[in-house]
Amino acid sequence: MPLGIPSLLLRFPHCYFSSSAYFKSFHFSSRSHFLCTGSLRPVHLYCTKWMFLVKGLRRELCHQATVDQPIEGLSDREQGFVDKIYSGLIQGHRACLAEAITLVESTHHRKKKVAQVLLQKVLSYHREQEKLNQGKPLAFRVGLSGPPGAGKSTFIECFGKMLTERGHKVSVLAVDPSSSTSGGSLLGDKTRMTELSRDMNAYIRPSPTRGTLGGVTRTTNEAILLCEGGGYDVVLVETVGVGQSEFAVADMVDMFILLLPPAGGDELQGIKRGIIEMADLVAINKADGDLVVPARRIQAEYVSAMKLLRKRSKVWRPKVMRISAKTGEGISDMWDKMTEFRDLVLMSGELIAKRRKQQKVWMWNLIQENMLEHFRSHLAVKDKIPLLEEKVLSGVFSPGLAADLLLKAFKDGL
Ligand SMILES: Nc1nc2c(ncn2[C@@H]2O[C@H](COP(=O)(O)OP(=O)(O)OP(=O)(O)O)[C@@H](O)[C@H]2O)c(=O)[nH]1
Repeated sequence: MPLGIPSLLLRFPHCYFSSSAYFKSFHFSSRSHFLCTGSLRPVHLYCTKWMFLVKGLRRELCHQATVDQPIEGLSDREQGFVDKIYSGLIQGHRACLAEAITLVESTHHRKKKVAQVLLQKVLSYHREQEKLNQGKPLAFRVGLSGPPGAGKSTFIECFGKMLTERGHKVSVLAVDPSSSTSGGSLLGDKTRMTELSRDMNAYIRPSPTRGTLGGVTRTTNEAILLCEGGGYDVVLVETVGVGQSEFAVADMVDMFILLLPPAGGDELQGIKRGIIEMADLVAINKADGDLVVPARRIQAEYVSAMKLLRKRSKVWRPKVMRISAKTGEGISDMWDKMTEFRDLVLMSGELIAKRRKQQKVWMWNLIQENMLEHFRSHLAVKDKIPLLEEKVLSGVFSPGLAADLLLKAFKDGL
């Protein structure tokens, strides 16, 4: 049984009833429609057809939960565990935060339920704290992306230390879905950010080394909430900017930063144009020694290129800065720019609006991912998929016809 669907569908019944209209706007407006599968498959082709899948699933799951009680009861042992982790977490114990993140990363059916109970508790704690904070967010969520070798770990080490010295609590979550195919976590390498990882006011967590981008995205979103519950006021989400993960990260954070080396065209081929469009700030790193001149040139190139981009905010124009993570030059100025950004978008209301939109995107991403998983593994279609894929590949069936046949088989099998 896919996790999250019972509680999500039953807690948000209006989403089911209004989802037809929503899907229309969703698949045209959101780039995230392809994130969960980690491929560019045009999910919107299927979106309207998901309606009856939702309906079937909803019927199937109705007996398990109610709107008032969205999550099934836990055993006393499980409840005791949740209470213990929760109180340790909000008191700022790193071990409890680590345990809580491990719990939300679990793919075990029962643990996923326990994780949802914990998250609900953390969410209500959040709401209370935000109320006390006059409605302002508790933490600044920052996405950091850049190609391999741009200097991300050197930057985070330097930047993180500067922040902890100024009294901030910093957590770093590394999203690395590429490791799900390579088997090892590139970003989770223990040798990275050694000094910061010893700092008691910092917490560094690599993404799980297995799973789809959708899965990693879900757990990262939940890990952000947990870090905030643990009192971390700056949450950095790091990703390698050569895949789809940076798009997913941009949908989780308040500010998205692109870190680039002072290199031109060919060396940055892996960087997609789309990711530059998402950046609120571009930092050209390694602006030291012999690299100052190329860094200036690249900065000028990006300044002109970014003038041509569509304006995404009424109060902020993306900035391009030069920094050196090695010498620390420009890092403090960069933080000043970041806080300027945060204050402006907060005062204008853009930040809250963005977060609300992200919550919705997140929910639909979860539904999409779970539905696809449910669909693919359903007995009525499982065996037919390879056959129909083959027919599409050989040109015997059109993709539309094959999709219709599979969806019909699924519907009949519900
Ligand atoms: N000159 C100079 N070198 C730097 C700077 N920042 C990082 N480097 C060097 O660039 C290389 C790559 O730095 P990393 O911090 O490992 O880069 P990364 O982006 O984390 O790389 P991946 O771990 O491969 O994703 C290292 O040799 C660093 O010493 C800088 O500001 N100036």
